[in-house]
Amino acid sequence: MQVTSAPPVIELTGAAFGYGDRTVVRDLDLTVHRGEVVAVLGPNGAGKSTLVKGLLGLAEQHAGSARVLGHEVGSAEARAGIGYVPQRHTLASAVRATAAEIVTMGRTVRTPWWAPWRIRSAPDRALVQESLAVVGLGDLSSHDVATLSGGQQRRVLIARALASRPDVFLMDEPTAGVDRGHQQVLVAVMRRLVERGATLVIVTHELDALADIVTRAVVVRAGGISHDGPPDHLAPDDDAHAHHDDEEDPPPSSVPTTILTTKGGPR
Ligand SMILES: Nc1ncnc2c1ncn2[C@@H]1O[C@H](COP(=O)(O)OP(=O)(O)OP(=O)(O)O)[C@@H](O)[C@H]1O
Repeated sequence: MQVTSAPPVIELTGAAFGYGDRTVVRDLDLTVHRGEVVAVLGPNGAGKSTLVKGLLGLAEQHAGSARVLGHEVGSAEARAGIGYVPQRHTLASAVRATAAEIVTMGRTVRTPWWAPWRIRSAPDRALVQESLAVVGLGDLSSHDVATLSGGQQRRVLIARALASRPDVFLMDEPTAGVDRGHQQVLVAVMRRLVERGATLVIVTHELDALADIVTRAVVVRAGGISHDGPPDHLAPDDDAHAHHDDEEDPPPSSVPTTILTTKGGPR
């Protein structure tokens, strides 16, 4: 009997990603194995989302080798194994659809082109409903997403990723704008996913909210990985609260006091 070991879930060797002729992140060496929960931290503009988009094939690969689940990034095989939660929720203005219809889109990647009716099958509909219930939106499945709050829309996108039952979740700030109670629900959901063999890569500025499940912290700074290790070994500068890339997007050194005055002033 031939024994084959599964390839790493993510394998980057000297990889670089960017847009057009601009390389945003470079020299990326990163191997992630099944069951890991990787927090991707770092200041605004450092390239965290670009790293994730590179894994999806949405940012261009400028150098090196990049594989997901043993397949070239951007290939149909790699894409089919990924559940993606994008950073910005543009559901309200761009799409007229119910929450259930958005989550149903998560099933399309799992549906063969020759069997489109399966998306409407009873098991698939049940899975969509279950995914919404898991994130606390079971009662809102028939609501127009445009009428949902920002945090609820974020959870619709998480439900969409859940419905595709992927091997690896790439989540770009999944807890942003989500209230503390529902953050705890999401963390419990993530823990169950990992117990079932999923791998999570989570871009976040809120490591505290995810501290119970994160096993590894990767810090992206100034276009490269500056730290990769256990989350409790982070240098003070590398923690989730270092919000600004010092080189590209420095924080203001002072805020005019007129803005901080709450009463009076011109209207
Ligand atoms: N589609 C795009 N085309 C060109 N440049 C882009 C594009 N998306 C992002 N960038 C640039 O890439 C750089 C890194 O952006 P990215 O969104 O990856 O940072 P980030 O670390 O995720 O930041 P944040 O914490 O603010 O979400 C920024 O300078 C940004 O302007």
